Amino acid sequence: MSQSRIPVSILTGFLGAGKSTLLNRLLKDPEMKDAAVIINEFGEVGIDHLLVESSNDAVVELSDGCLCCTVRGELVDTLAELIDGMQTGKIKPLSRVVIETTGLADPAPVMQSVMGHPSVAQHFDLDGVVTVVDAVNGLSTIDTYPEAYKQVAVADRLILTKKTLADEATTAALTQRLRLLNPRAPIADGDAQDAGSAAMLVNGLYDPASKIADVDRWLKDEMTAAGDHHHHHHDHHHGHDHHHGHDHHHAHDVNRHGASIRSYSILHDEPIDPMAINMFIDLLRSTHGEKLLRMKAIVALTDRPDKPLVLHGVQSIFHPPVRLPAWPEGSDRKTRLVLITRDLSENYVRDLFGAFTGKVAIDRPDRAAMMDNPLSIPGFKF
Ligand SMILES: Nc1nc2c(ncn2[C@@H]2O[C@H](COP(=O)(O)OP(=O)(O)OP(=O)(O)O)[C@@H](O)[C@H]2O)c(=O)[nH]1
Repeated sequence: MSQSRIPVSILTGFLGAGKSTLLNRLLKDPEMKDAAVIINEFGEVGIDHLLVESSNDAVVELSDGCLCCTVRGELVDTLAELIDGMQTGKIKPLSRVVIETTGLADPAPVMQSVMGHPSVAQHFDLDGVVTVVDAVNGLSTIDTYPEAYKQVAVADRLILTKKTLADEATTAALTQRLRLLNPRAPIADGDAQDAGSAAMLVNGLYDPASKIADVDRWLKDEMTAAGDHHHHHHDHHHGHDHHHGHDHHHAHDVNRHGASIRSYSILHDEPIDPMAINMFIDLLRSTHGEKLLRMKAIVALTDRPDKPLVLHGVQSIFHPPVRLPAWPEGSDRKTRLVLITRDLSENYVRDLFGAFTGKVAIDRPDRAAMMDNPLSIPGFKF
């Protein structure tokens, strides 16, 4: 029976650590041609699905919720649909399922959905958790965000990304911390050729006993929680506080992601002057870099609106922008920015964006005024 169960891999890692980048590499491995991918992102306007380059039809996007809480039922339903699809011949037999969690996901409930849900466990085996850790931000992130700590502790394999951007001492300190949190998981260098191969996903049946003692407890807590699930109140809004205020199994931990973490998006119809977007990003990063947990954007620029620009911000790092040769299929060709910020007012960010992109509001300086006098920018104080 267990022979016929489909292995499931969970790909996790904090915001911007490099999960989608790794997934794109994995999907190029011919071994992955019969794999299904379930991507979860939160924010009302998804971008990830536009950026996953896949020749694979079986990419399912679970959006508008964080996999670790509201979307859990949806994950179980999706897995059930895959089985149904295979049984009725609508989809080809799957060799593997990869679940990419959001960067803020607590991995334990996701793992528990695969291992602990009776009808899921009948068809799927959890074959490992792969956690991507960003060498630049990793150490401070693990110390600040309990989700990041858990993601590392539960891993069967750790993949260290962005080593070329970090100095040696930072990488060494991070590696030491990873070893303490997870003594057994191999640490792979994300730049290595084989870090992006399907072999990375083969880890054997998940064994909590090989982890620090907390892991077993987290999983057991989730099992109890899953049993209580019908009592839960979910209070999870997008464009509002991402505070996980549901009073269910984490009564001791109501603000699972912290009351101050918010996710929202900004949409813009008209192509944007490259200078304006540059200045907006520069200002946001220089004044509030550490509060900018994540920014992903796809931008139509005035010079070539048919070749959108993709921007990735991860805390204070802004990765080199990438110009796409064309808009991804299925997109509406409009500029969209998805932001996850901490202790930073959504209105402030919207106003700043509006000021640079020309939507004038009575109570906001316009772009010309700001270029003359940056001190006039709302909230910009020395
Ligand atoms: N230099 C360098 N950049 C990387 C590496 N891995 C990822 N990046 C960059 O980091 C940015 C974020 O990468 P993603 O793969 O989107 O990160 P993610 O973990 O999927 O992000 P979320 O889904 O928001 O949590 C992108 O600009 C990538 O190009 C790496 O190993 N080295």
